Amino acid sequence: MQEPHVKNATEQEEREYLEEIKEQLLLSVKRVDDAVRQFSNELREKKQYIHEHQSGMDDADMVAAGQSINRMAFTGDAAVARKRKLLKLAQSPYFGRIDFTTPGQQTAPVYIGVHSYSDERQRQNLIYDWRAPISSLFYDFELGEASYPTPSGTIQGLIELKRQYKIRDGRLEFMLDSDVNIHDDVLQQELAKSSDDKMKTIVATIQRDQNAVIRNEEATVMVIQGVAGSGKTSIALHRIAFLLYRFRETIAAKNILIISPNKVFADYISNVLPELGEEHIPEMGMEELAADLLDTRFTFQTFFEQVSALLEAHNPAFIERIHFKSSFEFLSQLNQYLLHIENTYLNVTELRVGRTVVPAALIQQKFRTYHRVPLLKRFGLVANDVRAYVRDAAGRKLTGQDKATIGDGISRMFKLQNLPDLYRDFYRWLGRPELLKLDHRLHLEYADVFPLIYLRLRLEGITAYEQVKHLLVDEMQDYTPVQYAVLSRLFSCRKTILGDVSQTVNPYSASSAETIERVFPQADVVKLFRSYRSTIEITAFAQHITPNPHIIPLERHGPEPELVPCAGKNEEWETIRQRIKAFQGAGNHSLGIICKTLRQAEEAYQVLQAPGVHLLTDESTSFKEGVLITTAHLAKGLEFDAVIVPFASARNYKTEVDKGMLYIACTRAMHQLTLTYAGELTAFLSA
Ligand SMILES: Nc1ncnc2c1ncn2[C@@H]1O[C@H](COP(=O)(O)OP(=O)(O)OP(=O)(O)O)[C@@H](O)[C@H]1O
Repeated sequence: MQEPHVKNATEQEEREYLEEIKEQLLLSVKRVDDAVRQFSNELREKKQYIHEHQSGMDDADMVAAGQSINRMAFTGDAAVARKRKLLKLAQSPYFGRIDFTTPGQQTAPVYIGVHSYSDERQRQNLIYDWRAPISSLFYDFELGEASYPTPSGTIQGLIELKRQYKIRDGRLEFMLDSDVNIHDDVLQQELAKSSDDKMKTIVATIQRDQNAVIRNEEATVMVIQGVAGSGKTSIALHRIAFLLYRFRETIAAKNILIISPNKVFADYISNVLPELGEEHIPEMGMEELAADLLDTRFTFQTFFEQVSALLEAHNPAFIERIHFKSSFEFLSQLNQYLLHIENTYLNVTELRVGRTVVPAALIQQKFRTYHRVPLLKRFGLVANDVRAYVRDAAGRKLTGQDKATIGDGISRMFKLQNLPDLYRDFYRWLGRPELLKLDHRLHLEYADVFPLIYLRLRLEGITAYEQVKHLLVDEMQDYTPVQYAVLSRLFSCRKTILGDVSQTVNPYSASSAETIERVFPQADVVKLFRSYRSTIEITAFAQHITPNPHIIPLERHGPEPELVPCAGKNEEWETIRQRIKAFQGAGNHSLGIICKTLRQAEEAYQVLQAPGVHLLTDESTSFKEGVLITTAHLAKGLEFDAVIVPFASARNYKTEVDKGMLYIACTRAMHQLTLTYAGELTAFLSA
């Protein structure tokens, strides 16, 4: 029997096929162009028609005409989006292929790309979207038996060929057939590359464990605890792209919300979803959320300011306040306090309005009717009912004075009405009034912001963000149980929460996956130990600071991290200056000079100022290529080809907070890491 012919078996055939596909893609682009031209002509004619016939049109005609214009514009937008996708595909149509045979069916190659593409006339799928059910074969299996889930059941079969391609600017740079663990060669190449000014997509090299997270459809809350550089942020964004594809009937980009640590990070990741063909996703920081939810009378310290204060001075009382308010027990106590006030702060008495007496039992019964309404909202409702009662009993309309008497009288039955007073009272009830620093100006410490919001949510009820159907929270270790309790009440939707306890910027308020699980007991927790960002040498070096025996660095080598002792600060500056020059001469894209505090970063910027050297502060909004001077806190989540950590001395890095910063700074480096210090080296590295 003759061997069945494998389509596009040889490299030559693949090259020819690529040319064919590119031609078809360009033809499709032309068709879209023609269609767009036609749309715009029709649109112009329609507008012209309306303009000329305006006087003879009634309201209904106008509405109909407006709607048809909107429809056309919408179709026009869709055409533009389609063109963008086609042009992108023409640059790199696919990155993978599998030949999959199911019993009784002929093998057909499945080409996998960033977007799908089909032959419009033959209605045949030529390229499959990486998120299509069949594409999961590419990530989950090698040659041999394989299966993939579809909405209508699992499909079993045999993978006979698995191939990877690197196609850039429409040219096939290489192709690789796989037998065993295929991804590694291509993955190695990807990781060895120089950094970008924006986070990149990883569709061509998603690993099996990562794929499982990306394609998980069931989890209502997914917690990803992964070591530095394990691809948490990348996976979370690809997961969003997957969910947008899988549930496109019910979820759109506007239904997703990303809670991000700062604007620079938001800018850094902003490319990924558009690169994957999805729209920009709404994003907001915790502080923005807080400002939205807090009463406008309050102002508050930011998280960055809190951490800066911890870095600048050792203040045990401040630390105790933060630590206390970050515990799970604190949340339980807030909950107990809420029960306590509900049970003991309401003292219902009879109420006199003119000659009418409203019996206490009646008021009590009204309060009971509204027991599901948030506590502070009940008074208004009970007052309204009492007004109706008095009106009926007295047989007359109520005066403004009567109404006010009733409103005040009902309010007074509850011991405290006002949120700041209740929050103060909570600490008195605890027997720890010293744990609250809040004066009449109502400027809150950061640690009080979310407890207060939590109280407000529970006592007043807030409905907001109801459009959000999936919430993504990055840097989960930086948020406390109370913050999670707020998020949980505010966002009843599905969630993806990710972070790394080793990268905490404030050890007194950090949450581990286990803490978060207590708030979300239904969560699926995934732990990732493979680290992709840094060379083995850099990962091993960072292990001295915060050891994690489970970390698995990817087999990629580079120069040993360098510890450069200097005679004094001037020599440190000189060393760094030379490194900047060397960096600017080489072909790398980004060099991070990562300091402990903002003050140090500002000083470094003053001293090292040169073209292409930028300072990144908590006010910055965008990530820039070149030489970036910043703090570890702000560099979190970012990565650089090379990193320099100045002032790695025992004097500068000595506390637990400092240690966290040093770990974050070192783990930002992809290929090269240098630390300079004068005097004694920090104990975190000398041990
Ligand atoms: N499967 C993959 N293929 C190619 N590159 C990958 C893959 N997974 C991760 N990476 C790369 O590893 C680097 C780290 O990824 P990412 O920033 O998502 O990790 P992280 O876990 O969020 O890191 P950190 O917590 O340290 O900020 C990025 O450059 C990313 O592109």
